[in-house]
Amino acid sequence: MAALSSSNHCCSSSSAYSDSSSFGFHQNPDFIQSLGISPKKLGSKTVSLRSKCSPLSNVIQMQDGSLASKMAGIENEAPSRKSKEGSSAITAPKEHEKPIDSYVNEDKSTVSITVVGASGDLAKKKIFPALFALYYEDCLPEHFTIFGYARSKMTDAELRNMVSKTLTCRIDKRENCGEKMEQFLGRCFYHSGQYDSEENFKELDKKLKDHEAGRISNRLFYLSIPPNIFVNAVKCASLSASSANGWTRVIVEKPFGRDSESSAALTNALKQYLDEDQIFRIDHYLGKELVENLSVLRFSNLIFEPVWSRQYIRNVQFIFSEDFGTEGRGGYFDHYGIIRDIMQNHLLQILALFAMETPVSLDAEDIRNEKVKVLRSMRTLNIDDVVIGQYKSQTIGGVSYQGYTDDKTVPKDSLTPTFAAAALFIDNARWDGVPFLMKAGKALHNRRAEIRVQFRRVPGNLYNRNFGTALDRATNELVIRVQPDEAIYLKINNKVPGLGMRLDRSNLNLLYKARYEKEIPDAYERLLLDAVEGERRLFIRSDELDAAWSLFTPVLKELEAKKIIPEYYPYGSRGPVGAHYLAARYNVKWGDLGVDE
Ligand SMILES: NC(=O)C1=CN([C@@H]2O[C@H](COP(=O)(O)OP(=O)(O)OC[C@H]3O[C@@H](n4cnc5c(N)ncnc54)[C@H](OP(=O)(O)O)[C@@H]3O)[C@@H](O)[C@H]2O)C=CC1
Ligand SMILES: O=C1O[C@H](COP(=O)(O)O)[C@@H](O)[C@H](O)[C@H]1O
Repeated sequence: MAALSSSNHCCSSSSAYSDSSSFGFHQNPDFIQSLGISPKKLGSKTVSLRSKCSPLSNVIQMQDGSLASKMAGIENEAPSRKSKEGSSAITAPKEHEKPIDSYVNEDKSTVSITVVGASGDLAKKKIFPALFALYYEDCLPEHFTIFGYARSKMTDAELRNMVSKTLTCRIDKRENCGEKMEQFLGRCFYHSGQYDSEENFKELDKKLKDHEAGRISNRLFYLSIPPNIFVNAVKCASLSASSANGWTRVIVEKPFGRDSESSAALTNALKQYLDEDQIFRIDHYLGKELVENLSVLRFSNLIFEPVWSRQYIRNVQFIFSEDFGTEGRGGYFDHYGIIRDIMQNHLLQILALFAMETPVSLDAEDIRNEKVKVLRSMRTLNIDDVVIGQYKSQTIGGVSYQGYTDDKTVPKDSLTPTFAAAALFIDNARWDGVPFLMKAGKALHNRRAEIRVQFRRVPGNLYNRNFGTALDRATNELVIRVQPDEAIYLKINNKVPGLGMRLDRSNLNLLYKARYEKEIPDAYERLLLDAVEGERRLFIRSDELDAAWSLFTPVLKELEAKKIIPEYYPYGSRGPVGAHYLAARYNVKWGDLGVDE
């Protein structure tokens, strides 16, 4: 099998950034040295692992060569990092206690990634394809091994066969695709075991050691299993298969509990075996390109930040819709519902990034500190500010679509919401009185995730008569479409060309597929790479999680205690009308209703 040299691919990055439409991450040692950073640190840390693939190289440079941002991440990664919370059962040195070179020297170290729950849906659909994409882009370290771990009996060849069915190559460069797939699959192995068996994890440890071949071992475990077995798996991985001389990190999939208490209990249980800085709580929406771009949009364009407040913004909307139901995941979903599945995590995380104050730096802790602050400034959600719905069966064009409770894994009398709309408020100086509306639903008329920023009207607008009373038509709206067809567009008023004075609303439109040729990476690619590199910026810290649950827990409990009946909406519709009444109460219209949407 041809060994990859990440130093060849990742680090000689100048040609990789020849595309004039993209930003580059400056990795020229002379340039870096001129900033007073030790080249040794960069030689081992930045250049080896913080590769061209990494979103936050230590120095971010604009295409024109100017320094666009201050240093990010070096202090955070240095051995002298602050001590971490909690105790650890892991006997290996803690990450922050080890010399930096010990785990970043490409020749001497290796990364083993174990996908726990490898036989499952997420592993097949997202994790293995993302790992392959990273390999395909030469973003994984030179020495790496991937292990699948689950109870199902499988040979290495059977795992490879299963995985191979979901691998795809980048649309924009398909060269050597088959060859690369073969090489990648050759690095994938399987071990069958129970999630609560230290013995089975010891066997895994032995196999990992064989592959590590005496190199410094860095180990990443991805818990792609149902949440009720998270703690058992962490315990066994930690006690029997953690690295003896490198780092050990664990990616934990959502759900992180179902309310404040269960979330705190999960965190406490995990912290018996892991330090907080070993826990990478994943929210894959944070890995989406346009969510990642939110901070760039806000903080590196003069025109946005000055209007980013109650003075100019009337309301902000976070909209998530899917045009399919809970197909196949009804059992999981019924225990959680849409508020926990989408709002409390994905939409709230986006909201936090949208509304936070400017962080001190791009360091993970600085960003997460600001997110926690804004989350803690939010008002606990009130039941009067929530509308819930559930989809029912519908026949469209002769095809009949099952209602939520027609799913065999869902109780017939389930009141679990598959749709919710909510109005949230941030009680701080910047956002006082601005409604932050959220809407999330399954089995709706389209699949979309977007942020809509509706601006106030122009005071004393000279052209009011051209709009009549349709004030909504006259105000600006900034739309950040996270998916599909990623785009950022600003609705402006414009004179229709001609001798008369007719105005219309047009879009200043940055449609990604028209502007950028490169295929947009899947969110899991970015997050997996960050976890390998120890970049925590896009992962949820425990205090963020606590703050997020505090906002939603009371209302979730009240909805369940009072057995509030959801408003039923037909599969494929736009959802319950209650959502419109909720918005209207705050003098808001959902932005996704217009004909041009
Ligand atoms: N699928 C998705 O789209 C998403 C999933 N997630 C989260 O990711 C994690 C994995 O999801 P997904 O792959 O869908 O999960 P699965 O239900 O497919 O479970 C993954 C694997 O875990 C094992 N498993 C399943 N149920 C049990 C059980 N009751 N006891 C012990 N082992 C069990 C099975 O492997 P075996 O029997 O071989 O041991 C299964 O293949 C979950 O936490 C989920 O909430 C998050 C976002 C999206
Ligand atoms: O976390 C989840 O996300 C998916 C939607 O993710 P997307 O990246 O495809 O938009 C959702 O279907 C699922 O219910 C939820 O658990």
